[in-house]
Amino acid sequence: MSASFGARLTTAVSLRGPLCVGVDPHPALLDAWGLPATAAGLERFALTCVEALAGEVAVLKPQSAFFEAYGSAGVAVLERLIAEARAAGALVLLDVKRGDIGSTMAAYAEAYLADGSPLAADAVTLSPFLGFGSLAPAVDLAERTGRGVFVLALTSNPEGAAVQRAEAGGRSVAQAMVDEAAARNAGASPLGHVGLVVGATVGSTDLDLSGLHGAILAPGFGAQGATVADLSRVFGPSPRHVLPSSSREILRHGPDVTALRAAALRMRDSLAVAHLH
Ligand SMILES: O=C(O)c1cc(=O)[nH]c(=O)n1[C@@H]1O[C@H](COP(=O)(O)O)[C@@H](O)[C@H]1O
Repeated sequence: MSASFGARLTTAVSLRGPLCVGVDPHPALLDAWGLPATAAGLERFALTCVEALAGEVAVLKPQSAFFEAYGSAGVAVLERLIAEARAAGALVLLDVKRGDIGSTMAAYAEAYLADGSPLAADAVTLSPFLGFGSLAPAVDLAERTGRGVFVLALTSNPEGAAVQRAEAGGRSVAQAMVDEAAARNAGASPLGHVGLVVGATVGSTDLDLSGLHGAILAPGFGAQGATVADLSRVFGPSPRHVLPSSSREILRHGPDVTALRAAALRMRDSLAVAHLH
């Protein structure tokens, strides 16, 4: 890939609007869609999501665990989902929340971010609990291959705050992640390849995001209770480079392709009042 992830994301959002739809095939959703909890049911679910959404929304975010639960057959479905969603024009953010050290982190990076890997996506989620620097193999490889990473900073779950808002060296752990990401993005145009995850449910972030120069994935819309109004509460009146993400709130409108697509487009349109840019 020749263009950087920052450039590709900026283009996708300007053409398709700021929305990421999570593809989370919960067993309960498969059941609600009249599908069996098997690899065949998973495949139908995934391909329905591609048909309904991949030609419309900027980013699709499959959650790897729901595919891994079916073993190698489930991982094969994930590979197909990634390929077909990308072919339909969506960027694919693979939600794996990986974080490890040294050569092991390098192996994860190869799996998700190397050209030619069967599971290579446009970006992945990473967990920095072993230290932001331990993520370097993925951050470096993503930069070389025109891909991106989204590093957890302030997550949408209530348990996150105790660790992420803790102070270390005069700033919160989350602010340290922001600062590390900002350093990696310095000088990139139009946007660096290191994004962050800040949940739309977190209330006041107490973060200085002004120097980040990267995208912010904001999960928590819908099923976890965040609303469009929360965007300005969390990110200020005119949030920059924020990509709201929602899974169950949209997926519950399937399996009808038209209804599923319409739900995503409604959410995308409702986000217009948040003045994302
Ligand atoms: O990295 C993520 O995607 C993520 C980070 C976070 O802070 N909170 C969070 O909910 N997520 C993911 O976003 C999705 C949320 O799904 P819904 O609650 O159904 O919209 C799940 O796949 C979560 O794993």
